[in-house]
Amino acid sequence: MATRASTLPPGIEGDFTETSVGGNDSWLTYETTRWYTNAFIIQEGSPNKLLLGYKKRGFGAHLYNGFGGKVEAGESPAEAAARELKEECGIDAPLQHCGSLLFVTRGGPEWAFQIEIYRAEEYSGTLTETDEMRPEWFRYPNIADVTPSTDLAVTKENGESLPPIPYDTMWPDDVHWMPLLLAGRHFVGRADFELDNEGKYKMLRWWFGVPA
Ligand SMILES: Nc1ncnc2c1[nH]c(=O)n2[C@H]1C[C@H](O)[C@@H](COP(=O)(O)OP(=O)(O)OP(=O)(O)O)O1
Repeated sequence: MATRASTLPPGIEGDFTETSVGGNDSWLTYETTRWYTNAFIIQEGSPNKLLLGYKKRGFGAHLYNGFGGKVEAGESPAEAAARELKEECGIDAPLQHCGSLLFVTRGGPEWAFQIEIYRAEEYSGTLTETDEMRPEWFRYPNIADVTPSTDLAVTKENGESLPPIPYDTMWPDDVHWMPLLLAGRHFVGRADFELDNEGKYKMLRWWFGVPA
């Protein structure tokens, strides 16, 4: 059950209700913000299907994620999202904006990652593996069963022919907002990270919410 937030994290402004919060560290400071995008294709049916890409190189390599990257000079985030989707897996889609996330890393870049999240239910073109991403479909439970606290990896599955969402090989924040994305909600959030001894990103503090 969502509860009304008493304090929003720095960098999040508006009237929001928290859905997931954790960590005891102080929020990290950052000097500037750089804009990124992340796009997901979500198809309700039997089974319900989510398209992710396995990142083959660069930042976030060996993790499954949506398709996206940096917003280039002169581009809007929506234009960047469409470009990155085409570049990374060869398709076009009527993307709708559905979320805004802020990520800061201790000892990492001095800028915060402002990531605009997009979704679409249809696409055109042929899904194509590229040098950067390998597209793969995953199944998820019925929308009616998805709440902000649903553990999608262990919920009783429908559609046995596709694997479940691979949270073990995704960014650790994803499990907190993916149920909102799949349920068609708008959402915002912030997560602060540090790199652990194994080179994995560990969340120090996080807050995710939906419009009040
Ligand atoms: N914590 C977290 N959770 C979920 N998604 C992300 C993060 N951090 C992230 O950076 N991301 C997303 C945001 C972007 O979609 C990508 C990162 O973009 P990147 O691949 O570095 O950008 P490109 O422009 O494609 O890079 P190059 O092609 O220039 O190498 O991950």
